Amino acid sequence: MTAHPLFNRIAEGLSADGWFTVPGFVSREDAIAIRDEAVSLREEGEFRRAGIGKQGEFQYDKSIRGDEIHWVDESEAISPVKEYLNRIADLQDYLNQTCFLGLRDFESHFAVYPVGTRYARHADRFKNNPHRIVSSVLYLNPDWEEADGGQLVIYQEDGKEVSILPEAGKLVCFRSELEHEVLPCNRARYSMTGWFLDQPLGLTFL
Ligand SMILES: O=C(O)CCC(=O)C(=O)O
Ligand SMILES: [Fe+2]
Repeated sequence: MTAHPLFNRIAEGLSADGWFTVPGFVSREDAIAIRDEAVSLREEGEFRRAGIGKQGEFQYDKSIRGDEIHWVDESEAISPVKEYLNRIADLQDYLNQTCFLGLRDFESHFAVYPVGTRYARHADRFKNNPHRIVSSVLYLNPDWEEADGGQLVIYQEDGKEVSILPEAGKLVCFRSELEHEVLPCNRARYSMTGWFLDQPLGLTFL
């Protein structure tokens, strides 16, 4: 494994606070290239509205969740996406070695939050989908400022709240059972959201 120089702060953050960020996990240029790819895919009609709830309870409610998504197919991905996924695979090995998380696979989608949309407070790990262990988000927004909104707020178990700006190239990872929300966006907000799973992808229906 080629260790990213910032990997050493990661295990500590995840075990102490339940989350960590790595600013510059991908370069600004690569973040912009990935965003442009997401924009093209959306223009080609490849995005769909994201829903909430699972199976019988599945529904769309823009006041709760307003993003549009496209699941990543690595075999068709542009090279900055492939490089990102390779680096994520290294991170998975590292987390398994340091935190014994038993991570086996990774799934991810592009997301865009159009102006005015948000994702209300929720957790990513469900009773009927317990296989999401660590959530990850790579942000793709150059020159994002506080006034643009769209902060990710994570609610730590000790009651502390942290607010993270979705700036280009920054990676944030958090334990999937932690509650979090995306504040309303005043600018279109692009990201790649993913989950480290404790089962190979094809088995998550079990
Ligand atoms: O984009 C983010 O900051 C978080 C997205 C999120 O919570 C989700 O897709 O489940
Ligand atoms: Fe989430």
